[in-house]
Amino acid sequence: MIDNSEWFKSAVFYEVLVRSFADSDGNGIGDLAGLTGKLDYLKDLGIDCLWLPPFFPSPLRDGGYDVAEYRSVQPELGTLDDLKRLLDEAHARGMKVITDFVMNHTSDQHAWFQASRTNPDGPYGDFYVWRDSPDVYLDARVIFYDYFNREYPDNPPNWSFDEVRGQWYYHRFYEFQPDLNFENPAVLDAILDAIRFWLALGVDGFRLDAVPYLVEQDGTNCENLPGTHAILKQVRAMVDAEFPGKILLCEANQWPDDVVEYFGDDDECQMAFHFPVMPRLYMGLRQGSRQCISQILAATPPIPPGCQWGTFLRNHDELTLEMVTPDERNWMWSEYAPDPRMKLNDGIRRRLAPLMDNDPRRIRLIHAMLLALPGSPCLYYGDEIGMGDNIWLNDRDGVRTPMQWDDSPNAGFSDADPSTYTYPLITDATYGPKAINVAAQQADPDSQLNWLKGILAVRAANPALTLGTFTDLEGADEVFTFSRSHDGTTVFALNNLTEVPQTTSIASGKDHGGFSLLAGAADVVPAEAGLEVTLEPYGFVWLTVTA
Ligand SMILES: OC[C@H]1O[C@H](O[C@H]2O[C@H](CO)[C@@H](O)[C@H](O)[C@H]2O)[C@H](O)[C@@H](O)[C@@H]1O
Ligand SMILES: [Ca+2]
Repeated sequence: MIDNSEWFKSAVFYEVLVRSFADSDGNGIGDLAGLTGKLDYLKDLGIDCLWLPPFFPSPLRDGGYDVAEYRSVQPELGTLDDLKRLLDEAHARGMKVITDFVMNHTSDQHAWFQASRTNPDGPYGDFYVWRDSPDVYLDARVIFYDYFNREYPDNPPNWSFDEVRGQWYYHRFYEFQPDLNFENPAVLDAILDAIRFWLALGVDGFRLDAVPYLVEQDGTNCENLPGTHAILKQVRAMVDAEFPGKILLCEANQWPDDVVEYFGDDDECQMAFHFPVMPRLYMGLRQGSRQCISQILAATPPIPPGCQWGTFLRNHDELTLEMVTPDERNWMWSEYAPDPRMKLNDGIRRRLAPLMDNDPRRIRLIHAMLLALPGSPCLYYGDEIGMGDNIWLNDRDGVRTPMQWDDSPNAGFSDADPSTYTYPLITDATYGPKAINVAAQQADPDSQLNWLKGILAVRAANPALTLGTFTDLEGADEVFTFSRSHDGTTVFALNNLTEVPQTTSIASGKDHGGFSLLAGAADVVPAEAGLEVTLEPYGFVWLTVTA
């Protein structure tokens, strides 16, 4: 029986952009009340926890990750009371809600930065990383390099000059996102107070944005530094002391050995996204070989017992290829980004269904792997119905378009004229609301939505798939076969990564009395000391073997 304080270990997360999900008041902008009105849909799907990207006041030059005020809500998304209502309604349904917290940087419009640039000797003068000369931290890579190469080809990496203060300031992301100076203890105090504010309101935890970059040190790449871990330990200590049970989910786009450091001894974050496994699910599927997936899982160290991985297929950013080798990155681009507009920095700005060529077999197979592997999966809004993308929009906007609820001209997203929406509706014949929408899929027992709902229910009913130990059975390259075991029950997951049928056997033991087929398309027959399984092209199956 899972301890309730460890709910996150078996939860299904769902990332939902408030602005793009459901508009309750007809102004063309999705809002908190609109999201509240869709909680029953999410509960019915099998979602346990919502993750809300930043909804704080912001100039919105980076989708809200440029926070201008830490303690309120963008007025067009609602009020603090609307947020409280969302939390109450979610909690009443047994669901949790975590929000993003951006602690590496603020917007340049934040009052702290404005005070810092105008009053260097004032209380905020040392809140940011100011220098007379931009000649330190030069080994820190530029993350948004497409933008900087285009806009500021002559600037030193990650530095911009502020005319008002007459000094340079450091920024790991856009130049309008100055990095906070965690060498100044007052900065952490201010951040802790902002964190307290949301936890006291009832938020269940945070996805901590871009944490590898909190602290800088000259002569290093300024990632994963001891000072950064020391800051996170102080955040966790405060949360445990004042708000026990609330969770921290770390966004550290790093290699496994570096990410596990963010769990600490279960004294930093309880969860961390597993970035390296994500692109390898796409890679293995395209290569028809499990090798790259098996290798990264074998290279993933164990994590503390109180912790859990977060896994995902897509999110609001580009499909990041930072955690693959340069050769693998080029190969992924050649396979999955045939149009140069699909590339962005070290990634691919496309949604899941188009990446799978809208092939239901592959869409289901990659989900089946995600849902059976260790970790709590995080789904991205719209992927449950196979929404498309728009590569003609700027930056990552093309994967942030309005949710498609029905086949009406406004997709059921809003009563406002679609030309007023922040991001335009998808309109093409394959992925537009006429072809892809919630209402039609709810009515179709074979739809992607109903399939996903079914497999999520199977996963939830089988603790081996959420809490179980993981064993890679290292069979044929073409079939990724692994088992999960918990409390005397073993579930075998077999995944055919190829477009031809595959027959494989699993040594499930001689004396089993039977098996139950949990999901998928396969023929299963008893064989010597085990089972022989024939999988259809891109077929998969979950089997429990009973003695
Ligand atoms: O707040 C700045 C950015 O922080 C997150 O970025 C992460 O995504 C980047 C790709 O877009 C990735 O390269 C980087 O390693 C991550 O920290 C956030 O998810 C972004 O939306 C945001 O722009
Ligand atoms: Ca609205």
